[in-house]
This record gives sequence, C-alpha cells and structure tokens, in this order.
Amino acid sequence: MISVKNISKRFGKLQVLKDFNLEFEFGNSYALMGPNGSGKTTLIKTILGMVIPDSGEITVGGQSVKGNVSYRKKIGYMPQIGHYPANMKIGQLFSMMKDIRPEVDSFDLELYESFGLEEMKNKALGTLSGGTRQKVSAALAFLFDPEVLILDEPTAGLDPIAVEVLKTKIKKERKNGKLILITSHILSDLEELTNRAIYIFEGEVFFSDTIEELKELTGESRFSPAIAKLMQWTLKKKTTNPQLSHV
Ligand SMILES: Nc1ncnc2c1ncn2[C@@H]1O[C@H](COP(=O)(O)OP(=O)(O)OP(=O)(O)O)[C@@H](O)[C@H]1O
Repeated sequence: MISVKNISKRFGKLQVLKDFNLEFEFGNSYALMGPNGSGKTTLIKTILGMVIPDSGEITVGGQSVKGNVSYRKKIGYMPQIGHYPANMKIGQLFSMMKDIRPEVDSFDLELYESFGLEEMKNKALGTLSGGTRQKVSAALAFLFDPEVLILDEPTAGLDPIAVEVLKTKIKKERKNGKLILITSHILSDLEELTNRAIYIFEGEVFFSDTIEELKELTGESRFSPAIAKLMQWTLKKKTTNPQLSHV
C-alpha cells in the first residue's frame, strides 16, 4: 500500500500540492485526473522520490520513502516523455537495465516482445519515433514485474494496435493484484482500466473514491458525464460541497 499523508509542495509562489492525503491499495487501479498543470505529475514524482515535498510523509509498504531508495524497486514507472541516451541502441538499453538488477532472475518481456522491440534492437534510441519511444518506456516499466505500476499518459502517441496491447497488459497485471496508478486525459481509457478515481484541482484533492461512488455522487450512470460534472463543480468552486465530505 502507498500512503500519502499531508503532502504539500510549492514551486516558488505556486502551491502545486496542498495537504494531500491519499491511500493506494493493491488490486486497485487508480485514475489520476485533473486539468493541465493541476499537479498530477508532481504527485507522481513525489511518490517516486524525484520531487521532495515541503511537508508530509509518503510510505510504501509501511516504510517511509524519506532517505530510502530501495522502495523504488517495487515501482515500475512509465514517464510522460522518456529520455534516453541518443546513441544507445534499444537492445543495449534493455541489457543495461537487466545488468543493473543482477538479483532479478526472471524478467517480464511480454511488452518488449509484443511491441516488436526485439526486431528493432539495433536501432539507436535517438532515432526513434515518438510512439516507439513510448513502447520502450512501457516495456521498461513492466520489465522487473513490479508490484506497483505508475503510468503517466501511457497510451499517448501509441498506434491503435499498441494501445490495445498495453491496455490488455495493464488489465492483466491488475488482476494479478498489482497496484496501478494512471494519469490520462483519455477518459475512455481510464474507464476501461481503473476502478478508482482521484480528481485534483488547483492543488487540492477534490474527489477520491470508487468510480461507483463518483457516479452516485454526480447522479450520472456513465463515467465521462460524471467527470464532466465534477469539472463543472470545480469551475464553480464548489469545493465546499458537503456531499464531497469524503474528499
Ligand atoms: N520543477 C518545477 N519547477 C517549477 N514549476 C514546476 C516544476 N514542475 C512542475 N511545475 C509546475 O507545477 C504545476 C503542476 O505541474 P504538473 O506537471 O504536476 O501538472 P500535471 O497535472 O501533470 O499537468 P499535465 O496534465 O499538463 O501533464 C505546473 O504549473 C508546472 O508548471
């Protein structure tokens, strides 16, 4: 389980995260939503230890992440934009990653193979198309069969076949009991892949509960209109709505 307790983060004058409290449990898949610049990636990066919060505490499996890097082995991360050494070849990157974790003896190469990366192993990373780079990022996130998967805009830039391959893999891993956190602006993907919704707005957690609860609260039977209603509420600044007391 990942626990985010009273996390705040400011960049200069901009308060990006205000006193965030969230719990992420295994076997669940979380849709992390909010407008551009609302702090989704910043939240992810604080969980990964790539951004240090100003206050609060994050624990992974009960252990504080502060001053502890070993917990990151439990997490597979697919960044919004992967940056790789331009002259390195795809095959070399995967060999290097495997060498970094000599204690791991079985790797999950399902995406590597389904995406045809083996056939492209001699291509330099600097020459890849945006979609192929995304495939590399996805295959790396799943490589060590991590307990937790954090996927930042995972389907962006992928062709329709690759999108289906990745979605099938995400669903399979959730069934295997993994904890999955996905940010995306593609609501149909989130509806298909997740069972819990987190909506953040202007640095605050506006909603965090099951998708069923979201539908009930908004009076909408479908996911997209339910999210649209949440967005309308945020725009009217209805953050004090008593119905949202569980936020
Ligand atoms: N290292 C940084 N230094 C200064 N400001 C930053 C930094 N990282 C993020 N920000 C700012 O924090 C805010 C939140 O950014 P973040 O990337 O977390 O948003 P997001 O919700 O992921 O957006 P998007 O939907 O566009 O991906 C933005 O205003 C961004 O410019």
